[in-house]
Amino acid sequence: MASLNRCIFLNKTHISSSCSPLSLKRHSESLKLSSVISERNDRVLMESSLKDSVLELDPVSAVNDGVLDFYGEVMAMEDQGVTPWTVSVASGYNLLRNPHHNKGLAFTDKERDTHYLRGLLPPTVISQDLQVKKLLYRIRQYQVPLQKYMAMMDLQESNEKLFYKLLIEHVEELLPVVYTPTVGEACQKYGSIFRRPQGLYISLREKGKILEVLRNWPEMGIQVIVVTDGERILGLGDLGCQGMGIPVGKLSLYSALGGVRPSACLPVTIDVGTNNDKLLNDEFYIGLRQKRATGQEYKELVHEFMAAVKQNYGEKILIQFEDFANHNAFDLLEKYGKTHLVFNDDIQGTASVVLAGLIAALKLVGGTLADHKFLFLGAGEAGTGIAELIALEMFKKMNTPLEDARKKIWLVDSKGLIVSSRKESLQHFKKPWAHEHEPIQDLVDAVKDIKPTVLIGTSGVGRTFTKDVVEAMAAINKKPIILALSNPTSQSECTAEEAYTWTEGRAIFASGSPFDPVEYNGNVFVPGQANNAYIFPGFGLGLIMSGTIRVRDDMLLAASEALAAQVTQENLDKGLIFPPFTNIRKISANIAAKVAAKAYELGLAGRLPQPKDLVKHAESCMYTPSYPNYR
Ligand SMILES: O=C([O-])CC(=O)C(=O)O
Ligand SMILES: [Mg+2]
Repeated sequence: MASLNRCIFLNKTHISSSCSPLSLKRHSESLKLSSVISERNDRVLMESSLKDSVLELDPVSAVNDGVLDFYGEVMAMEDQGVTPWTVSVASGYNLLRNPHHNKGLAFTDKERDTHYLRGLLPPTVISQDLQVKKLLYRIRQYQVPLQKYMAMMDLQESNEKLFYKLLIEHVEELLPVVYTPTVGEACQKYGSIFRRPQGLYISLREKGKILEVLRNWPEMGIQVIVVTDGERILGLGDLGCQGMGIPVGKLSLYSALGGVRPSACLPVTIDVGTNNDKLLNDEFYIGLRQKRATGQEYKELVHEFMAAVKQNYGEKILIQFEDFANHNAFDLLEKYGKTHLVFNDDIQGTASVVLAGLIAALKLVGGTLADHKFLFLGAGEAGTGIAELIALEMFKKMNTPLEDARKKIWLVDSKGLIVSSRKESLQHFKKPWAHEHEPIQDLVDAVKDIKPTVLIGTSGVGRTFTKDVVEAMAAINKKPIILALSNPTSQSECTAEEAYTWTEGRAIFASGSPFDPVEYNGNVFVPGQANNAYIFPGFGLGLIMSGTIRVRDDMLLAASEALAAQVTQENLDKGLIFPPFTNIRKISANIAAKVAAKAYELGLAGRLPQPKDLVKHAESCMYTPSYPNYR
C-alpha cells in the first residue's frame, strides 16, 4: 500500500458544494487529511497520509470481500443518497489518466518510483521526440481523415503536451486534420463520434443558471472563450449543438499557433435548438430536440451568458464569436463590442487575414489598394467584413475618403449585384455597398461589367466560380487575384487546379481550406490558405498580453500589416501571398506584438509598464508543450 502515501488535489468548489456534510465528515475522518494545505490558484493541495487512513477506517466502510467502500457506494441503501465523490490523485494510475500531467512512456525510472507508476507501464522509457515520431507514424496509417481526427482527439484527451508538440512540429500536415476541413465533417458526425465533453454546453435548459454552469468547468484561470451557437458552421449550415467541434478546434489553435495555455481556453456551445431536420431526426443527435429559439428568448440566453462570463472571469476575458448566422453575428458584435472584449472571427478575423494577403499581393500585381477594384460573391459576415476593412485601410493609409473607397468594392449576393435600387430591402450590413448601377443577376455578367482586379468568394456555396467566371477574370487581368474563401473544401468557390488551369497559370490564388500544389504546363503552383487561423491566435495573444479590454479596428489593421510583413520574397516568387504555416508561432508573436503595441498606443492596455521588446515578450508568454520533470 506504499502508493497511498501521496499528494491529492481537491477542487474547492466540489468540497464545499457537491459533498453532503455526512459524506464529507466520513471522508475527513477516515482519510485523516493532514494539515499541510497550500493554495495554488483555485486548487487545494493537500498532503494526506492515506496509509494511516486505511488502518483507521470505520469498519462500516470495509466491505466483506475486503474491498474498501471509501465512498459508501456499495453499502448505501437504495433510499440513501451517495455523493459522487472524486479525488484526483496526481500520481499512480490517475496520473496516467490525467491529460495535463501524463507523459506516457516518457516517465523516467525515477518518476515511476516517486509517483507510484511501477508496473503500470512497460519497462521501456522513451523520449518525447520518439513519442512524436510514433504518433505521427500511427496517424499516417489512417487513410480516412475523420479517423486521423479521432486519433488526434484521443491524444488530446490522454496526453495534452504530446498532442501540442505533435501539432506544433507538424502543423502543415496536421492542421487540416484537427481543423478545417476535417473538423467540418467531425461536426456533422459529432453525435456518433462524441466521446467525452470537450467544452461547456449551455442550452435553454440552463437559463437562469449559467453562472453555476461556468463554475462547473474545472479550470478557473480562463483567458479565452470561443463560443458558437452552431447556426452557420463553416459553409455547412446549421449543425446545432454539434457545432462544438469548432470552438474546440479553434482553441487548439489558440494554444498550438498562438501559445495561449490550454487550461486558459474554454470552448462553449450555446444550444437554442436547431432548424436542421436531419439532426432533429437523428437518434444520435446530442442537442436540444427543438426548432431554434429566436427573438427575445435567444437574446436573453446570450445576454445571461455574456454577463455571467464577465462576472466569473473579469473584464479581460476574451470572447471570440464563431460561426453565428449573419442575422445574429453583426448585432452581437455591435452590442457586446461596447461592453466586453469581443472579437468575431468570421467578420473581423477573416477580414484581417484577407487584407494581409491583398497587401502582400500588391507586390506581385503593382499599385496601391486604391488602384484596384474588388468584386465579392457573398455579402455576409466574411464578405462585408473584408470589404469594410479594405475600405478602412484605404482611408487610413491613402487618405481616400471612406465613401470613395467603398465605391471600389462591389458585392453580389443570391439576388445579384447589390445596387442602390435594392437598398430598401437590404439587410443593414449590406447597405453601404449598394452603389449606383443597373441591376445584374449573374456573377459572370458582373465580372464583365465591373471589371474587377480581385474576385473574392465568401458565399459558403461551392463551385460558384465557374469556368466562365474565371475565364472572364483572366480576360480582363494579366494576373487576376482569385480568393475562394468558403469552407470546408466542398464549399470552396473553385479548386486550386481550376483557378490555375482556367487562367493558364496566371492566377494569384488562395483559398480558405487547403489545396495541394498543382502542376500546370510543367510548372508547380502552390496555393496559399487565406484562413483566419493566421490571425486569431496571434491577435488573441496580443489582446491578452497587453491586458486590453476592448477590440478596435486599428488593431485588426495592425494584425494585417504584421502578417503581410511576414511574406518573404521567396514566398512571393512562388506566387504565395501568405507565409507557410510552418513558422506560425513566430508569425503569431509578431502579430501579437503589433496588436499589443496598438493597444498601448490607444491607451487601452491594462498591463503596465509596456514591455520594451513586445515580440520577445510575446514569445516569452507562449505555452510550450515540453514535459516538465516531476520531483
Ligand atoms: O474555420 C475556418 O476554417 C474559417 C472560418 O472561420 C469559417 O469558415 O467559418
Ligand atoms: Mg468561422
